[in-house]
Amino acid sequence: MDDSGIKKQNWDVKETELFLEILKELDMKKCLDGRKVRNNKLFKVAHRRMTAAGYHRSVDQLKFRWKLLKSAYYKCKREPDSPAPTKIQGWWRYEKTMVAIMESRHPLVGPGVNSDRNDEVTEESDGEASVLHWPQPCPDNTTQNLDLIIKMDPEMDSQLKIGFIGAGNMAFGIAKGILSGNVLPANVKVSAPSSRNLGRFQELGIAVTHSNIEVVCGSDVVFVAVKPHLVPLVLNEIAQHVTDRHMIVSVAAGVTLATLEELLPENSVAIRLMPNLPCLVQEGALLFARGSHAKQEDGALLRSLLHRCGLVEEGPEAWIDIHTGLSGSGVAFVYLFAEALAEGAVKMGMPSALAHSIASQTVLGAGRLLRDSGKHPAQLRSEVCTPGGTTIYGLHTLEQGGVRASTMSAVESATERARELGRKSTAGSRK
Ligand SMILES: NC(=O)C1=CN([C@@H]2O[C@H](COP(=O)(O)OP(=O)(O)OC[C@H]3O[C@@H](n4cnc5c(N)ncnc54)[C@H](OP(=O)(O)O)[C@@H]3O)[C@@H](O)[C@H]2O)C=CC1
Ligand SMILES: O=C(O)[C@@H]1CCC=N1
Repeated sequence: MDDSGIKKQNWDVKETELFLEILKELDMKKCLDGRKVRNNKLFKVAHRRMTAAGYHRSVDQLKFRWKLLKSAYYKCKREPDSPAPTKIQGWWRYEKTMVAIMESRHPLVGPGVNSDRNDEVTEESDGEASVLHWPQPCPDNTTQNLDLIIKMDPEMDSQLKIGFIGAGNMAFGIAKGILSGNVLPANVKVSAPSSRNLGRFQELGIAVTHSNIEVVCGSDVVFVAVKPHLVPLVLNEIAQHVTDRHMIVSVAAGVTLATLEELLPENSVAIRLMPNLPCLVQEGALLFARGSHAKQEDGALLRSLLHRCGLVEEGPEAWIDIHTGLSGSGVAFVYLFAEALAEGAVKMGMPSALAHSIASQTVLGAGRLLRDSGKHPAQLRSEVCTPGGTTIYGLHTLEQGGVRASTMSAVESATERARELGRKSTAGSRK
């Protein structure tokens, strides 16, 4: 790799001090443990914070600066009486902070391991500064490992600034899920044209505004949560404020990654996410697909942010419309069924409130058992049916009404509608 651009950097004192302060705040000591994805994530967050402060350094430039700072630190440690290292001008200004960062670290290294030596990089070495060689390396390409990363450095998310454009039900559901993780309300901002939906966000301690641009300028991750037909309008409005600091996550049904990328500046990190309303109670089912400039670590960051919203999966974009029918809309199909169950009981003479309460508990219990047992629904259904008993009579009636075929058709229609919305949004963005 030609890294001459990375090496020729002129850092001023303020910039270096800010960089070190950010690393200290991000608790570098807990993060630099040889896990490449996690280290990349840390530098990416630092990059976003530096950009926000007006210092435009790439992630690679930050890594290289860190490498030089570490070399200076080790040089001083090895030869305390020698003159200050020359590669970091004014090293004496940073020495105290570097010592604070370096000497409070290594909590994951086992006894007997000389972690300082394993970590040491010299100015001559061309190894990647952030990839250290400590025990238990963690390859970065499996869901399991990403989950591990999320579990092991949850405090990372608390440093991120999160924005929502649109203050409707879906934004509120995701915001609630995110806040039940590690994100602080003070780091979240939401915008909408009117105030009617903003009060509930304020109750959570979230800042509100009527300016979408204010949200973008103050955030690292921006959720676009407006109705699909408004996405082009909103992206046109914010595009000139979107930088490489940002990750733009659209939850709009149907709106494709191609449309998002066409409306955003070149190389923008865009992600298409399809959540569902139970994010409100941290029981959502969410599927996302990464755009062409969104890296694996961006996906890991999003997973980490959303992990309290419910089940979070990544898949190819073609599955997003299907997931919209299955789950985004699917919850409404389940509500319809719950409502019909209750109405059946009311018809047979049960008071309505009790019937609805029992119907909701029935859906909840059936869902939990289905998820937690890992059994196929047909297996559980057969476990409920006594031969010649009540259930099989009821199921026969449902089959006569075509419940299975109409449920499959409902998922199909909702998927097709999402695809249609996608075609419309593509055509709209080209106008
Ligand atoms: N509801 C659901 O279950 C799911 C929804 N989605 C997707 O989420 C998105 C949002 O849906 P939902 O939350 O239900 O919609 P809502 O109608 O509840 O909310 C839409 C929000 O967008 C705001 N808004 C309108 N115009 C603008 C604008 N120009 N700039 C900023 N904000 C604007 C509205 O403002 P105001 O408050 O002033 O009216 C409102 O707060 C949709 O694209 C939908 O496809 C995805 C999965 C599930
Ligand atoms: O009905 C809709 O279009 C949105 C998307 C999935 C759920 N609600």
